[in-house]
Amino acid sequence: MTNQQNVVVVDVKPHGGVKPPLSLPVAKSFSPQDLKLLLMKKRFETENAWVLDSMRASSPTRISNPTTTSLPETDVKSSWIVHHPSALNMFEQIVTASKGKQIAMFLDYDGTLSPIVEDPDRAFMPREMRAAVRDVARYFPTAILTGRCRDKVYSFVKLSGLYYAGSHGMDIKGPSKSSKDNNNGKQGVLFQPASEFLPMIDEVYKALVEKTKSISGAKVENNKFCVSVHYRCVDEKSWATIAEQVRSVLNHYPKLKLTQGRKV
Ligand SMILES: O=P(O)(O)OC[C@H]1O[C@H](O[C@H]2O[C@H](CO)[C@@H](O)[C@H](O)[C@H]2O)[C@H](O)[C@@H](O)[C@@H]1O
Repeated sequence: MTNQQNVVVVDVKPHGGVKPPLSLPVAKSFSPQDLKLLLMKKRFETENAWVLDSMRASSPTRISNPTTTSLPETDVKSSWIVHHPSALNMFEQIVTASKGKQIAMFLDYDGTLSPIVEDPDRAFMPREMRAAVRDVARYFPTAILTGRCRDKVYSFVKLSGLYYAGSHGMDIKGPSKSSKDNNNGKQGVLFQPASEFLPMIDEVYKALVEKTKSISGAKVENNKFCVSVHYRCVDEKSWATIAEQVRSVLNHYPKLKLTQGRKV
């Protein structure tokens, strides 16, 4: 007697019908180990289906390869705009609604103040945009909110009179009282509630670099209180693999949360 229990799996059609046998009846026997692997694979495919869908949809304002999508880029853009109307088209209403109120400006960085580019280290802010932000900050308290490391976004924006909220708000600093364009954005940290996690996040960063190094085009960015794994330059065929690699690292860190952005 053996403790190996064989399981018979019949090949089933997607909508529930059993495939008619073509030559021999389709039947396979699996050891418990095989079955466990099969179930893990199935679970991975199910869990990753939504991840892959959202990975595909994660860059609404840009399509790197229009031939792989059924909608022309202009249609995708206009359908996105229907759900995200420009504030400029409602300027009068905004002005009316803000009468007697304190206005504050909250600005995203990537894709808002800078164009989306393939290399995150080269997402430079155009000079005209910097001048516009400087003007706005003269009139209203102005904050830049970003998933980036605060120092990194400061090195792009280079305006000292602003609030900077880096690492998705885990690292916030306001302008110092004697705010001039020479304080490097480094004084007076106001809010860093997750400092105790820094060693853990550094460990995760290293593990992700190691894990994804075989995937061409993958890039891991250390954003101090969070880590970004970029797949903008990764072949779509490898997206499931990179998603699984990230998940496998994060499984060891239940206190950390996995979220998605634009091709990150
Ligand atoms: O601040 P968010 O708008 O939430 O974006 C967070 C990510 O921004 C950066 O990545 C994005 O811009 C890159 C440069 O254009 C682009 O290559 C990437 O595909 C975009 O997701 C930043 O590099 C990431 O670390 C942030 O997570």
